[in-house]
Amino acid sequence: MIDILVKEIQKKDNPTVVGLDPRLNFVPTFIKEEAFEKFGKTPKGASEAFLMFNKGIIDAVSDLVPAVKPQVAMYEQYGAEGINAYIETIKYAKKKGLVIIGDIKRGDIATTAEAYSDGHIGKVDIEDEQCIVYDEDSITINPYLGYDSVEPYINNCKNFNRGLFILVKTSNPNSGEIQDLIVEGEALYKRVGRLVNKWGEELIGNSGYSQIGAVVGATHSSQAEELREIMPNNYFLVPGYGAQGATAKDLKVCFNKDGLGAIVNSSRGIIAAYKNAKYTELQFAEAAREAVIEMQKDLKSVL
Ligand SMILES: O=c1ccn([C@@H]2O[C@H](COP(=O)(O)O)[C@@H](O)[C@H]2O)c(=O)[nH]1
Repeated sequence: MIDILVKEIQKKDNPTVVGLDPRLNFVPTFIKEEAFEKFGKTPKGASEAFLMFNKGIIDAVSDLVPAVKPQVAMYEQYGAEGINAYIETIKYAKKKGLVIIGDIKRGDIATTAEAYSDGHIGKVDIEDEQCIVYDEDSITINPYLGYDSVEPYINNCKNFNRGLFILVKTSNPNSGEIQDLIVEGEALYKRVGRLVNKWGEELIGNSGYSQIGAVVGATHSSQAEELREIMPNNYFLVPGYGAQGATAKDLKVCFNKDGLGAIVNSSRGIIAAYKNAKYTELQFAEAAREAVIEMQKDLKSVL
């Protein structure tokens, strides 16, 4: 997975990942009307609207970006219909050649982790048959339960060429309450960063990067800089650009000297770009494309 991601980043000369975090208030009225006409104002109607919206965004950006990051919570809230829209979004984006980072942030004891892992990045057993269900190329997970809870995901990364982005230093304002605590003389996020680096050692690809990456928020620049030192061969998934206030200058430290090592997410800043007064709702996809081009220029200006 990581070698494919690096190749796509280089081919498109763009370390941007588009976050597919649809909400009904981001979906243009003409799309909602069509979906609600067919299925009513129901979870199925909302999910249909998300899928139509996502397809429009994907069509507009797939030649520009290497990857998309659907956020499962936005879909999951609508139950089975929402999950179906999540799966259909993944299928559609894959057909368009995009790498999928499923933002699912799972974390549980090993037996349960195995079920999450098989469902999302492996295969599930149905008696003597095996079946691929969600089919993300990589997912986000929470390491808080320790290595035995992470191992089932690492096994599937090895067996099925998939990847992980493990939460190390998150972008939210209160992340320091826990992640910055000093443990045996060192901040917890650094300790976790060292562990993630160790876990990823046996999965380093031809690109020199590991299948096991880290989530490192753009909003905490000095911590990100320390993590870059500790974790030279782990790819960073960097949220916090745009809507959360971080700039390209803030996140420059997430990249290695080779100009690689980080992929930067923007969700609202791209998919809701049409809310800017210069666009109409009918231009939602065009606005997303222009936002990606702007972001690419901005990121390249610091690399
Ligand atoms: O530390 C983290 C980890 C994950 N996220 C997720 O990224 C996107 C950010 O959306 P924006 O609209 O660009 O703010 C969202 O899916 C979060 O759940 C994060 O923000 N920070």
